[in-house]
Amino acid sequence: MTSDLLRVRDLKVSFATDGGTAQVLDHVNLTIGRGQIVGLVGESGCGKTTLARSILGVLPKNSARLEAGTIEFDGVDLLRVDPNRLAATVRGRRISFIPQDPFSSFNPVFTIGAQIMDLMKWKSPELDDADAGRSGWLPRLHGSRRYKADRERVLDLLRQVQLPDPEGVLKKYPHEVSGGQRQRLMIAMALLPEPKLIIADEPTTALDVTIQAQILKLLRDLATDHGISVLFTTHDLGTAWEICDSITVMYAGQEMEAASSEGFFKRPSHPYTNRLLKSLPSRGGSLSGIPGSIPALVDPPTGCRFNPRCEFATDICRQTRPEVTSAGPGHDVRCYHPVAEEKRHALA
Ligand SMILES: Nc1ncnc2c1ncn2[C@@H]1O[C@H](COP(=O)(O)OP(=O)(O)OP(=O)(O)O)[C@@H](O)[C@H]1O
Repeated sequence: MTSDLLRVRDLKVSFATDGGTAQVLDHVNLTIGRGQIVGLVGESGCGKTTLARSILGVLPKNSARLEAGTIEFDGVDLLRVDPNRLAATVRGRRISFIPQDPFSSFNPVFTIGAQIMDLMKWKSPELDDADAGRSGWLPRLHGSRRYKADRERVLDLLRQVQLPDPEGVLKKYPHEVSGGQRQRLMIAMALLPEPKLIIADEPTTALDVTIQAQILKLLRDLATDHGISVLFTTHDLGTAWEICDSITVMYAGQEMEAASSEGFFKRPSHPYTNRLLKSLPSRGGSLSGIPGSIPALVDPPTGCRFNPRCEFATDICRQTRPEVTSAGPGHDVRCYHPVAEEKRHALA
């Protein structure tokens, strides 16, 4: 068995828009090792959510087009799996999800307990694949033995996410708990099916800074304890630094660099990454310090999409996208002119 849990290769996704076809993912690669926390970092609109949705198999049917690539999860290409089977046995079971906004993810008219136990009818780890795959719309039999085991599991996880009075929380409505508590519930719900991978899409942006730090630590500790891999999307490098084992940076629908967090911050190799790190007032800022602007994805630059803003760009950068090359152990970069040590210091 390979040590990689997820391997996205050469993924190309476009969207039909009023202004033309937006080429949102341009032959993107992403690797997640077993038990690893990987940060998918990039500014708004670079394609993080589209990549996460591609892995989950929930791209909008009417506008998205999956043009090329593979998404290998645990040795199986998810793009070749029957969609019903994917929904029953992978999505929400082997791969679960923590959303940005926990409030809109709960139904306000049902208690938290009713919603969690309903989820367990479909996604309980007690269900085997054959049962989960049977006639999609029929409610699962939720026999009393399984119900009891599921309820115990729910209460145990509510304790693990450090929610006081778990029994009481189950009787409450979503508006009766705080934003931080709702996000703790989301983490518990993501852990419940005992997944191999959790995709957390900017899970703390809706929270106060102090609560953010607690939730990140909790997510990190629980993922480590349970041996679960996490794909953590964020536009904030500071957050990625705190929680991630490795980081993949995207720019305008292309991945630019992938490295361990340490390698990434100590030896950034792509000119974009170097600029990004230099432009941060403290590790948490944005792209504001880089001259030029982000390209429109309906008419993106050919070759490396960062080339119009890159001081090292040459003709080849404008013609052909660079292949992946190694910038050190476990450190990949897609650049014809990677930034060596001397150049790194010389960058203003
Ligand atoms: N359903 C859609 N139809 C058309 N274009 C879309 C659709 N969803 C996303 N896009 C476009 O795809 C590009 C990437 O969007 P995406 O949400 O993946 O980026 P992101 O990096 O996750 O941004 P954010 O951090 O703001 O969530 C954007 O230009 C966006 O406008």
